[in-house]
Amino acid sequence: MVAVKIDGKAFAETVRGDLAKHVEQLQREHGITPGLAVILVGEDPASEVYVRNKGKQTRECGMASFEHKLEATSSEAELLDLIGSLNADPAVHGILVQLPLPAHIDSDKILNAIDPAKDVDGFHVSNVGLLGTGQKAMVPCTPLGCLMLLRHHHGKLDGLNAVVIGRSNIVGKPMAQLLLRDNCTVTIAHSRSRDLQNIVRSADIVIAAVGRPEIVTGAWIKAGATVIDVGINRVERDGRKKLVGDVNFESAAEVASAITPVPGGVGPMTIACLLANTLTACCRARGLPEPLGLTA
Ligand SMILES: NC(=O)C1=CN([C@@H]2O[C@H](COP(=O)(O)OP(=O)(O)OC[C@H]3O[C@@H](n4cnc5c(N)ncnc54)[C@H](OP(=O)(O)O)[C@@H]3O)[C@@H](O)[C@H]2O)C=CC1
Ligand SMILES: Nc1nc(=O)c2c([nH]1)NC[C@@H]1CN(c3ccc(C(=O)N[C@@H](CCC(=O)O)C(=O)O)cc3)C=[N+]21
Ligand SMILES: [Mg+2]
Repeated sequence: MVAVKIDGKAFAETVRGDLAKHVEQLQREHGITPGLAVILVGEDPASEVYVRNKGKQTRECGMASFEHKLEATSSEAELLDLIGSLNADPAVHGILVQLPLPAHIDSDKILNAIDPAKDVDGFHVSNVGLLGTGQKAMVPCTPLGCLMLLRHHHGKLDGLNAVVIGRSNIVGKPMAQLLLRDNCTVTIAHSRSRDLQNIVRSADIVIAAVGRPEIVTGAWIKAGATVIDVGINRVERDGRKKLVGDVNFESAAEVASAITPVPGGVGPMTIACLLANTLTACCRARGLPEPLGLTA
C-alpha cells in the first residue's frame, strides 16, 4: 500500500471535541442548549443503529437529542403534523427525517415541510437552491464531511479534476456543488455514463457514492489521486457479515496517494457535520455569531 489512509474517525472526534467546547460556551454565556430532533419511520435495523449513534454523539457534545419513532404504516399527514410541531418548538434547532421513507410517503413533500432554518440535512429545496447559487445555506452533511476531509488532507483544490460517481440529491449532486465552489473541474458520472473507468482515470479526486460494493478498483485510479469512498455496503465475506465501501480498498490503495477506509472514513464525518449544522442552526436562530471553521 502506498496511499495514506485518511482517518475520518479521528478527524470526526476532533470536530466533535471542538463542537462540545462551543456548546458548553453557549450554555454558560447564554443558557442555550442546541437541540436535534431525529424522525425514524418504520423499523429498518440499519437506520435504528444510525439513529442510536446519532443520539449518543449528540448528547456527548452537550446537545439535546429528541428521537421520534413512527410506525411504518404512519400516514403522510401524521408525519407532517409532527414536523409542524417540531418547526414550532423553540428547543429544536435541527430536524432530520431519516431516509428512505416508506414508499407510500412522498419524501419531497416531507423534506420541504421542514423549516429551512432547521433543515440540518440541507435537503429542503430552499437550501438546495441557496447552495447552487452560492448563497448561505445548510449544507448536506455527507458532502460537507467529504469536503472537510479533502481540504484537510489535500489543501487547496483549485483546478483539480474531480469525478463524482453518483448523482443522488443527498450525496452526488451537493458534492459536485461543493467541489465546484472550491474551483475543481467537476464531472458527475452515473449508471448511464459511458466508459466510466476512463472518466474515473482522469480524476485527481474521486468521490464514489454509488452503493455498489467495491465497484471501483485500483485499475480505475490515476496514480497519486485522492479517493473518498462514501459507500456503505453490507456484504457477506467468508461467511461473515462485513461493511465495505464502493471502492476496493486494497487495490486502490496501491495507486492512490490518499484514501478513506470504510468503516472509519466518511461515515463518522457525516454525523460530526450533522452536529455542526445543528450548532450553526442554533446560533443563526438566536442571532449569535457562528463558530468559524466547523462548517463550510
Ligand atoms: N457514509 C455516509 O455518511 C453515507 C453513505 N451513503 C452510502 O453512499 C452510497 C450512495 O448513496 P446514495 O447517493 O444515497 O445512493 P443512490 O442509490 O440514491 O444513488 C446512487 C447513484 O449511483 C449511480 N450508480 C448506480 N450504479 C452505478 C454503476 N454501476 N455505475 C455508475 N453509477 C452507478 C446511480 O445512477 P442513476 O442516477 O443513473 O441511477 C445513482 O446516481 C450508498 O452506499 C449509501 O449507503 C449514503 C449517505 C451517507
Ligand atoms: N436524512 C438522512 N440523512 C442522512 O445523512 C442519511 C440518511 N437520511 N439515511 C441513511 C444515510 C446513511 N448515513 C450514514 C451516516 C453515518 C454512517 C456511519 O457513521 N458510519 C460509520 C459506522 C458504520 C457501522 O459500523 O455501522 C463508519 O462508516 O465508520 C453511515 C451512514 C446517513 N444517511
Ligand atoms: Mg437515495
